[in-house]
Amino acid sequence: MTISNNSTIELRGVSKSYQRGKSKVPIFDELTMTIEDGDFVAIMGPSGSGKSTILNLIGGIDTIDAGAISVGGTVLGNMNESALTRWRSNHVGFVFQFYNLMPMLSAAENVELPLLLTSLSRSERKKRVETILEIVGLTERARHLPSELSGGQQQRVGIARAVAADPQILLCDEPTGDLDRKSANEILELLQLLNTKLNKTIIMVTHDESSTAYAKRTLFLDKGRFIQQEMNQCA
Ligand SMILES: Nc1ncnc2c1ncn2[C@@H]1O[C@H](COP(=O)(O)OP(=O)(O)OP(=O)(O)O)[C@@H](O)[C@H]1O
Repeated sequence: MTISNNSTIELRGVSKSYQRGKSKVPIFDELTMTIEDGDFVAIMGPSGSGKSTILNLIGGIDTIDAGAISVGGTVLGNMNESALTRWRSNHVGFVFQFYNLMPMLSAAENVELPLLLTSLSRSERKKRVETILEIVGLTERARHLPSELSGGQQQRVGIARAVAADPQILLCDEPTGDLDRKSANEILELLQLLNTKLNKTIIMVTHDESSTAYAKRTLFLDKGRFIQQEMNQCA
């Protein structure tokens, strides 16, 4: 494993296919790309083009058939399952379309969850949760259950949970896909804030073209390749 201070994401000649019945369905064939620290990349493409798969590969929850993926020089394929789990909890936060919050836990308890895997003491965890809930504007809702929050508020909890352990990389799969325009824009502004103020690297899959204005660049994926790239004027 190479020790490195940055978290540049590199895909080199990545191939991936899934078995469907007796046939192999190729998703990516020798895909190569680099995402630097502090980038905010939107990924668009038709349904089934592999957008979620890219996030899963970079987050180390799915494996490649050929090539290599490295983050800050660490080659994901060289780690065993437990090393990968540890690496993931330190380096990557996931944000989901339907929030994936624990329904029986309060907003604060949901945000604290990933911190239980760290060496932080109970009081350090409490402090961290308070700070992050303040950043996402939910201090007043800390004790509320997800069912007592709006969709936009639930997604704020999801984002707070994703950044709780201070990972460099945020992988967001349709983070505004279940929200109305106003709530969606507020969530996109929050992601932009995390990118510009805290320098988080953000990779966001979206079907919504107007969301891409918040990213620094947009990659269009089709038939296993990035067919186009646009540099965005940030919103
Ligand atoms: N675990 C799996 N086993 C078999 N096939 C899979 C698996 N995961 C994804 N696929 C297939 O791989 C292709 C890419 O899936 P992926 O979810 O990455 O697409 P997507 O671009 O995110 O689609 P959508 O926009 O509909 O969410 C699809 O054809 C999908 O059916």
